[in-house]
Amino acid sequence: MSQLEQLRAVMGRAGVDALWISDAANVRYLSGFTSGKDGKVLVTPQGETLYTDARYTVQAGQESRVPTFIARPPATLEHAAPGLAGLRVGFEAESLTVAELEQLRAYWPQATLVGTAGLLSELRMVKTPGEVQAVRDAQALADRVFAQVRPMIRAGVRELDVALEIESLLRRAGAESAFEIIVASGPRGAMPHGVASDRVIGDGELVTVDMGARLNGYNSDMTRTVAVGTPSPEMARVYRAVLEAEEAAVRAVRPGVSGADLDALARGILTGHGLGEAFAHSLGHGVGLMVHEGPSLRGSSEDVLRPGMIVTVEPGAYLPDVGGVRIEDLVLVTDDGFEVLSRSEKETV
Ligand SMILES: CSCC[C@H](N)C(=O)N1CCC[C@H]1C(=O)O
Repeated sequence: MSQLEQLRAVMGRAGVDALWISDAANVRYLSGFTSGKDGKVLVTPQGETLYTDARYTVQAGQESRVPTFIARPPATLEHAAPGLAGLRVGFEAESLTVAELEQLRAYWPQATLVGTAGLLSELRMVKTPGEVQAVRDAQALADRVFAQVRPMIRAGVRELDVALEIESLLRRAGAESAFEIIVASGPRGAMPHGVASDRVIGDGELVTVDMGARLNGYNSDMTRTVAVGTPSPEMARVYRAVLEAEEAAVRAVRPGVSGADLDALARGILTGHGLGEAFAHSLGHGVGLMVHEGPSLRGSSEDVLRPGMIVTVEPGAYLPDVGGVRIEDLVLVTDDGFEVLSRSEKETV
């Protein structure tokens, strides 16, 4: 089934006849148009239309898999109105402003507008073979860049110079950083989102580097914690505990296992090492057009893994004023288990 056919099935279950898609990643997913933030897609019983404006006439002509109508709002809404009379029209409640909703109400008075959530996220969780290849390519680039940068992570170097080098290598390769690069050394390692600062890395410290490439619209995500010199016995113990939890959770990835079970597995191992409280976030998340998307690997998640999903497995332990460790792999769920897409070496501490 094509993505659009699957979406129509999901729309049927949600009780909507048509869907106005405003989320940029969803617009790209359905149409192939890469400037999704300047486009909308309308799916109706008659067909699909990409709406964008004249700045994108050529680009949309080259990229879009669905027929395109070039106009700015409200002409777009006027164009769509006749086909929507009497229909239940879904809109994406999480990506439409109140002002935009009022505009839909004003221009589509004969439609019944219905807020929807997560219809496309559900589909996007399972990647097509083309999407898997795109994430694979992004991760392979991130691995190459990490290997190039690894030798410069040493005492006397500023965190932000490490981040700048990563960013610059990604850009020269035609990609960009998927998110603000995390380089957290020594006590800064206790911050799960410790983006690179002007701190100078010291001898005997652990340094957490969390980086991703965005290539052709698709993201990767990987973390390595590296040792500069010899870390303290306490941090070496924490490192080994996190590595044990990470490897066990990766090995447990397979179709049918739930995100909650994987989170519990890793958390249980860290708790056994007295680090349960120090694991201050969820185990992982899906990765694709967005760095953070479904499925969710957290205690409260109801998501169950299926072949074609790509998830991060990233336990961590954070000790305020002392330091932290996170180790993260990007993992593809296969028909009978898993494949680790991130290949960068892990430290033996
Ligand atoms: C700001 S993007 C962060 C990417 C990172 N790999 C990541 O997803 N996390 C780091 C800490 C936990 C997890 C998160 O939920 O943000």
